[in-house]
Amino acid sequence: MSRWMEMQKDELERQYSPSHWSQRMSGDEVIKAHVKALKEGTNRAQSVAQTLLNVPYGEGEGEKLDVYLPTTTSLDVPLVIYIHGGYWQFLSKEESGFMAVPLVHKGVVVVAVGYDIAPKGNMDLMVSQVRRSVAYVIQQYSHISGLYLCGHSAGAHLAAMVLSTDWSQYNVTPHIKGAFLVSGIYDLQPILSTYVNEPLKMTEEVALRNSPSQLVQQLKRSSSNCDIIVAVAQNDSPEFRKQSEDYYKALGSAGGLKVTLVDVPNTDHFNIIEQLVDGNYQLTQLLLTMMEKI
Ligand SMILES: N[C@@H](CC(=O)c1ccccc1NC=O)C(=O)O
Repeated sequence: MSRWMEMQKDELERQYSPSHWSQRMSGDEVIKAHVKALKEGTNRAQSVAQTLLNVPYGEGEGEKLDVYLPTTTSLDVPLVIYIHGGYWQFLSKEESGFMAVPLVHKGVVVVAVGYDIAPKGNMDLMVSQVRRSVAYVIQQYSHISGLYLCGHSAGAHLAAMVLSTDWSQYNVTPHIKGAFLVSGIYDLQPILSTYVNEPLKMTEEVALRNSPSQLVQQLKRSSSNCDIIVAVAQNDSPEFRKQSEDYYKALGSAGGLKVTLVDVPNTDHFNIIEQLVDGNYQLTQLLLTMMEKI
């Protein structure tokens, strides 16, 4: 039996409170600093890069994305779609362009996707929205040299769900070259009985059909040539670290997939992604290497 099943509710909630585990600041402070860092980074990216803001990818009010264009011209233009985190109930694309600066300078297009967080959106809708956003991007930007995904926390979950899509229901079959899954949750069952599920209101059935850990065979069919990096923070909680380790192992056991587990030293759940504003940060370098831009 996995550890979460044996945990009392308060321990489970502690494990699934990322801010509790930061060694830099108190819980409240680390979240405040996180939102501030993401917002300032996004403002900076919008002043540096040419942008296309609020591009609709669907009919819904929340179905919009922001595009950050390269500052250099080259023939080889990869595109990375960033899916923000925030436990499917916080944050938005308005603070999700922060990673664009070092990438647009290297000739990469960055797309920050918006989706309807809870309580407006539910899990099925959010998964459908990010899938449709990827289908839209590949139709609009058919000339790019490669499509990559990056997601943080709940956004890593959504990115893993995109990799696990049966594209036969869509007009296109995107070939995602690489995915960067940062401090994600891949099995939704443990959060069902926690505060995280209060606005989400997932039933067990909803949690199971939206758990990437249950969809590894589908991922193998849909994303067989995708280079997958599962990154986790040294100071993520033991349960968060286990989520990444277990998903990494499940993908590895499926065979035929290129998967790497990266344990990022001296980081917590929040600065593991905030530091993507820095071109010299380990994960920025890994992302650029994946896109063959180093
Ligand atoms: N209750 C959660 C809150 C949280 O995860 C969060 C809150 C605001 C913005 C982002 C968050 N998480 C991850 O991106 C925590 O304890 O960290």
